[in-house]
Amino acid sequence: MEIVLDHVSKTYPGQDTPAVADVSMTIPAGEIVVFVGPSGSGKTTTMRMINRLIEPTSGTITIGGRDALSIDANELRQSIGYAIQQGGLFPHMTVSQNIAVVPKLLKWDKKRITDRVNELLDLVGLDPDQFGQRYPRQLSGGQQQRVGVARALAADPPVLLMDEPFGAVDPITRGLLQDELMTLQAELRKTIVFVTHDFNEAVKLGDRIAVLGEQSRIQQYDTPEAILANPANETVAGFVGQGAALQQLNLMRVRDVDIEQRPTAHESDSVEDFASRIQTWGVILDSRDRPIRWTDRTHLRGVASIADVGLPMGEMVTIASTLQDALEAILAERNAATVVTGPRGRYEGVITIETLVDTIRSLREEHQDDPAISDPGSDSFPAADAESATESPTR
Ligand SMILES: Nc1ncnc2c1ncn2[C@@H]1O[C@H](COP(=O)(O)OP(=O)(O)OP(=O)(O)O)[C@@H](O)[C@H]1O
Repeated sequence: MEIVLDHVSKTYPGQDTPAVADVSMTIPAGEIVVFVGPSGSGKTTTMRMINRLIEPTSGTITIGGRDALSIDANELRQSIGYAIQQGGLFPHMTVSQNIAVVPKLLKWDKKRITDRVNELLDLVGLDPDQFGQRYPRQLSGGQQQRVGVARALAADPPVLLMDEPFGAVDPITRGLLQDELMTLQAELRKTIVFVTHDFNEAVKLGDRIAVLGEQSRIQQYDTPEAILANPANETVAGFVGQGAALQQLNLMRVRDVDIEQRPTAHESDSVEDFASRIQTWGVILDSRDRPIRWTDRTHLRGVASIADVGLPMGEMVTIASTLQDALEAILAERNAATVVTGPRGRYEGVITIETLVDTIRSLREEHQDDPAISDPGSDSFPAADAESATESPTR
């Protein structure tokens, strides 16, 4: 279900200035759109207008083509899952009762509710027998968040609103919960609006990111790749922070870039022939073409067999590794390159530091002319000041 905000504003009673001013954007069906922005920028207000926990002062919101303001507010909220920080669980209800809230409102029969609760606990990685009868205070922060997500999913709503759902847990648990959400989403394909302060979280989870400024003004609305490569203005650049070039490397995989070749040989091959093919260094493979050692020409001088030479391989990557992994492996090696393996650990080639630098450069050029800010009719319109915000790949 696509969500469209069209010139939506909110002025709270007694306030002179709007908390949200004239926001227009389209949230595509089946995608995760992340709102990031500073505290007080109106992220929560914008999100809550979608399920009408807050009524807009002006503008329209359509959900799956229906005008949200024309739908009964209770009906609307039951069809939109809502997860908040610390799970937002009712303390006097058990885990199972918490998850069952919306199905009960929808008057599902008992058996259906029990089955659904158990299914959801399973889905979010909690054993129903162990956790179902506990109260929220008997759970860790991460477990509470999981229950919060399960509750939001209870009636299988097509739309999910998540307001800093992982804000209150430690970084490791947060990473796990993010991974779980991505796995869930790969299966469920909900339309998800996700609010966070954390740009890294936005990059990890978002199909698109909306960077919001004061009064929810959209600074840039685009894919993480495009925002990292080409922040639309200083505000976005500030949010993206110093690590943009490196973060881009997290979004791409070794298989997406050119893999170079180096000479290879098996231990039983001719030393002279191998030496003559090597310019800088070469790779020694086992009988199943898996890299075992590397060598340069000087190592090969005066030895009788390739079996007698070479240094251990060190860190390698696979074609599915991220370019960030590749960079880390390269930095740990002395050849400014790392060996890439494919299926069954077989040698595929090498990836070099030059390839990584070139990749960042071309990503940036590719996105240089990207339009950056969204309006409801099209995906975007031109960004100001894009040039000044890009950063050096060689930092
Ligand atoms: N009920 C309210 N009455 C009056 N003003 C409000 C109300 N709720 C929020 N505001 C104001 O509206 C603005 C936007 O708040 P909102 O909570 O939407 O921002 P946010 O970006 O989600 O912030 P945070 O990241 O800190 O949660 C803030 O200036 C806030 O003080």
